[in-house]
Amino acid sequence: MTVLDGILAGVREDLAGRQSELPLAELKARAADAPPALDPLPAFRAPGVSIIAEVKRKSPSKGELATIADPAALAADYAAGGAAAISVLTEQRRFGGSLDDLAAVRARVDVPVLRKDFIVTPYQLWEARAWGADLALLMVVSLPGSQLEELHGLALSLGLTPLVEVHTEDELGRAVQVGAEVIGVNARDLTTLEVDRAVFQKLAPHLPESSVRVAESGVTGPEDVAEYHGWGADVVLVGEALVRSGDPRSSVREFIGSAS
Ligand SMILES: O=P(O)(O)OC[C@@H](O)[C@@H](O)c1c[nH]c2ccccc12
Repeated sequence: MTVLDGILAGVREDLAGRQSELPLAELKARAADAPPALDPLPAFRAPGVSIIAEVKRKSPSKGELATIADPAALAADYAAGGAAAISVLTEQRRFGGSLDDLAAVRARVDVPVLRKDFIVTPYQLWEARAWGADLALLMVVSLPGSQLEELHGLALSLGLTPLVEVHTEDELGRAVQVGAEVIGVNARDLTTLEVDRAVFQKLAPHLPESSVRVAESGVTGPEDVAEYHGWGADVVLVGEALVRSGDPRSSVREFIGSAS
């Protein structure tokens, strides 16, 4: 069993618990009451490099990263530094996140918010919308067969912008096939947890001109952001380096400035 399989097993178990507490019909009613989703595309397509700043407490590869007592305050700092969007990990067991974190961040910032989780069912997309997300992560590696297309279509119909994540050329082909407009290349191989930023460089020439190109993972400092941008990234998603920074607002600003 790969790391990813283990994570997905836990995600499905937790999901079953939530589903038995909140039936889909009630969840849909809650989603209908949520304020309309914000469109991240104008900021993503703006000149220069955009940053998606992530609220991430821990990870399977690194363990505990930071004690984030107030995720909304962290997100507010990110936004003040100029982040184009905030990513909130909502997976509980391995990343220490929750839907409460998502709601708290949503309530505090005006920039679009991404639900970062292992989304494998329609129910999780309805949850994302009900808790106020504007974007949702869809990982090609965990959505075989028609699932990617189904969830991609549902996300769009709910007003969510899907961030379609790939790690290989095959996965990228599938992302393009479903018409993904925002494509993220994760430099971390989720089966081994190894990070190689050159994976973005390798796949970049195959990313459609019309897509928003997102580089994910492995940023340690401004020079890495600049390198990703030089390879064609419109947007760079950063977690660890920001949650560990003593001054997240200045770090975001520095990352944005590194590519100009
Ligand atoms: O902390 P980093 O190396 O800056 O990485 C952030 C982000 O890319 C990473 O958290 C991530 C990318 N894709 C994911 C899918 C699930 C969970 C987490 C992720």
